[in-house]
Amino acid sequence: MNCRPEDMLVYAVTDRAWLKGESLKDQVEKALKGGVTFVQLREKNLDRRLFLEEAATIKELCDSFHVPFVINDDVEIALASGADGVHVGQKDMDVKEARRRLGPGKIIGVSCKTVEQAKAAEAGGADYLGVGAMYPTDTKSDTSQVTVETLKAICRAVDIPVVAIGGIRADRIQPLKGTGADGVAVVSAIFGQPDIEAAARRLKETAEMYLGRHRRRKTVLTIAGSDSSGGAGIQADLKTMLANGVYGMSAITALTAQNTTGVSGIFPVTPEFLAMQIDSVFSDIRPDAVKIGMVSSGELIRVIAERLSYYKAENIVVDPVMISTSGSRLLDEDAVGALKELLLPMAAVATPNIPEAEVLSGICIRSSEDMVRAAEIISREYGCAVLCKGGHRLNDANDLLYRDGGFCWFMGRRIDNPNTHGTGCTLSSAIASGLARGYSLEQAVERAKEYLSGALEAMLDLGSGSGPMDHGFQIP
Ligand SMILES: Cc1ncc(COP(=O)(O)OP(=O)(O)O)c(N)n1
Ligand SMILES: Cc1nc(C(=O)O)sc1CCOP(=O)(O)O
Ligand SMILES: [Mg+2]
Repeated sequence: MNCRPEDMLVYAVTDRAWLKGESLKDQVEKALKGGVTFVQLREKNLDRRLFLEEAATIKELCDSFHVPFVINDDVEIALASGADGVHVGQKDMDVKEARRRLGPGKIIGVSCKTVEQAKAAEAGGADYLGVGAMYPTDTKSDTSQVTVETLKAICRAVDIPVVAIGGIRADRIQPLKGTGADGVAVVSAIFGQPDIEAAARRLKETAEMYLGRHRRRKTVLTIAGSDSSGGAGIQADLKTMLANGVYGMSAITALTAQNTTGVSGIFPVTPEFLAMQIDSVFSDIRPDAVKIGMVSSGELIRVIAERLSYYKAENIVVDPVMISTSGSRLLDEDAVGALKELLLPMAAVATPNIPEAEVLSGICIRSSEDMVRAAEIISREYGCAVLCKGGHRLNDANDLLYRDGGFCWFMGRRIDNPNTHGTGCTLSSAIASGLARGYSLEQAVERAKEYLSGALEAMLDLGSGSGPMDHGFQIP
């Protein structure tokens, strides 16, 4: 087999009918930026010289995104352009003949409408199947619809990946759940859209949610303290992760007895037991990202740093919880030293609030310019990106991201909600979720801030003190 089931997730099929003055290369690039996992160049009437030129151009582009690229119908163009393979229909070329001409290393996709066709294609050497049309489509007139039951029967009958095609849109993916289809192939719901990149991204998010024979959500580990009232710490982290589309796991650094009015007790775990939890997670379900929250001692911080470095953990978000909401320091000198020396250098991003940024940078923050200066100092000193959170002392909801010597502001909505317990935990967990899902740091921060705003705007009102936000605000 020359392609993987995950390559099928969002399969873009080009169509110059939608160019509207743009180049095909530019359109395909937008689709690739939106995350499409496979590209087919489908040209029905193009001059062969231009077809070959176009194929070579798109092949180079797809290579730069590490995305497989095939040619519709034409084995000769596939060979001459260096494409990764072809897609052939039942009336185009027998799969065995295509395999003979292309050799064993190229991808061959075959269109099928029945179990018999599917089995024959697999036996003849096909690498994947395109099954459709699943819904009515204006893009291809010479096709007929197949049922969801037929798609399911085909997926059961073969071991090669299957992609569903024909009239697919984001809102038509859920009905394909449980069929076994590995992805969706799409023309107009990508190339016919005003924002190709956003359309591709939405299709991918939806396909990730519903398709795949071996569905794998991205995974995130939180290493933090438990909050018995559920608004912050591990409990907030896990709720945030679920709401942000990832599978959350936890290693608890301490139990706390607390509610919306305050903390009445802290019971830290032993370093050995913390290491045991981290080992249990990494040795079985490797996290795609790690969020680190409250860790109360230097000893525990050293265990975390040692274990994460042993497992070469990626996408580490450090929320340097050092100062309580009431302004008192939660970490002793030893712990702050270990945090600076061991955790920050491992972080993809650290998310201090202003008092924490002051401790980490050693400067007093009174203005936006001071925030930039403090973030620059922390970033330079410890080699991580820094998201300095505006918070109540300065400009409320505007946060500063400093990375690689440059910075940008993320403007937040001002939401008049006194219930802000757990906002830091929630933001850092949402960022870790975004990074796990493959978003850039900037995109992950943007999405995380949007999620936090939604959770605050829901105006949940629980407890008699500063209550929690509504992490499940999207759930009716
Ligand atoms: C992924 C995928 N599936 C099916 C088709 C249709 O192929 P075919 O039946 O050969 O029709 P044309 O695309 O050639 O009109 C496809 N192209 N891609
Ligand atoms: C290329 C193709 N093949 C089909 C089949 O039924 O095999 S339907 C189709 C067109 C898919 O375009 P859209 O996503 O715009 O509906
Ligand atoms: Mg064809």
